[in-house]
Amino acid sequence: MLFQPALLEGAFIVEPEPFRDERGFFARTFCTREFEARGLVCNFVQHSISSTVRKGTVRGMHFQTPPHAEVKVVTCTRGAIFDAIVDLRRTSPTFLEWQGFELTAENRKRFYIPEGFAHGFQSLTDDVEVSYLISAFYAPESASGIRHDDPLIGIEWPLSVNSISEKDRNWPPFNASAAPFPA
Ligand SMILES: Cc1cn([C@H]2C[C@H](O)[C@@H](COP(=O)(O)OP(=O)(O)O[C@H]3O[C@@H](C)C(=O)[C@@H](O)[C@H]3O)O2)c(=O)[nH]c1=O
Repeated sequence: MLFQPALLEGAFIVEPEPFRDERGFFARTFCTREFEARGLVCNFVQHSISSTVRKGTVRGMHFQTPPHAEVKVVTCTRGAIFDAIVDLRRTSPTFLEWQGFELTAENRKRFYIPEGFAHGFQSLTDDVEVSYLISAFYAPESASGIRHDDPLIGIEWPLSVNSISEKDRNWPPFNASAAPFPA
């Protein structure tokens, strides 16, 4: 597996390294030994998927506040997405910066997102499926978010946004002085 550090410290793009033969290939997509060797979290307690019907849809930007903060490993198993994170760690040199990557069913890249980040994506095709490994149980009372178009962050989404949930449309402007990370 290949681990490419993202600009925002602690996040990685993880790529499988296929062993190819005439039948196709075999590749590891997750390995506790390789994750632990880089100090990455391995104790995932949920594997979840979402399906998104229309190109241009945005989901996010989501996080769970401590003590239910989550590490996520995100991959796109059908179609393509622009996957984005925002650093919400007050003590980080990249506090409030964002970074995005294209994850597609073809490139099989995984985005390792540590605690302290908001996460969201935009579908770049119709009929998208996204898969998540998540390190904490869903805790609705700790579920929080910031607006995908918060001017404080300025995420540049590749497409105009044509579908977003009521919840995600109504996150309040992010209050940087009240950022919940570190706990
Ligand atoms: C996230 C989540 C949602 N749900 C329920 C709550 C709700 O009724 C329904 C849909 O939830 P949402 O609208 O939050 O789904 P969605 O907007 O797809 O939420 C996801 O967005 C992306 C960006 C992430 O990073 C994920 O971790 C997750 O927060 O599913 C769970 O039961 N368990 C979960 O872990």
